[in-house]
Amino acid sequence: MVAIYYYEEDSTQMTAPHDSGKAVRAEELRSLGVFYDHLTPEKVEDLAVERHYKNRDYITLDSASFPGGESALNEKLDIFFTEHIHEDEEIRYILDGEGYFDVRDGNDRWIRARVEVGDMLILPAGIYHRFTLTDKKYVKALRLFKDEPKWVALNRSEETEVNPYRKEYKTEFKV
Ligand SMILES: CSCCC(=O)/C(O)=C/O
Ligand SMILES: [Fe+2]
Repeated sequence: MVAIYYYEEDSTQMTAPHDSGKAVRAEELRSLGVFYDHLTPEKVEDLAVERHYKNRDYITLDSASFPGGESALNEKLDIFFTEHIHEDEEIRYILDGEGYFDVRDGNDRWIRARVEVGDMLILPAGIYHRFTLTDKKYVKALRLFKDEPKWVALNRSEETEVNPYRKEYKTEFKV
């Protein structure tokens, strides 16, 4: 089951919990446009239809099986953990293992959701976020895409500040 809390910056590695001890309620996440639920795979399918998702892929992040081995996995994790936005909404559903999604709140603080099997997050287009594994270093997830099954991340920069999807997100959620 998910744990949601404010992230605490410290000197531990990125797969550590970084738990500040300040819990965040799912309703607070909703005010940022982020939806969390614990669902069966069947319910995720219903949601995908309701929200007009057309494509999907499955991703496994695991040092034992990742193509190219541990160094390739670490490169991928560096990409996922670099703060970014997407220009489309994304659904992520955890099929096995666990991971951390971090999203920025309206004061630019990180909120961390520790997700495991059956947890689902919907992240709106334009929200700054990132992902990493826990110390177990293993996750299998279903990724749903509204259109093309491609993963394009725009790393936070002066350009993303004026990106139309970012601006729309800021207007809609008043952040
Ligand atoms: C467990 S899903 C992998 C990470 C990802 O797809 C994403 O969008 C991170 O921001
Ligand atoms: Fe992302």
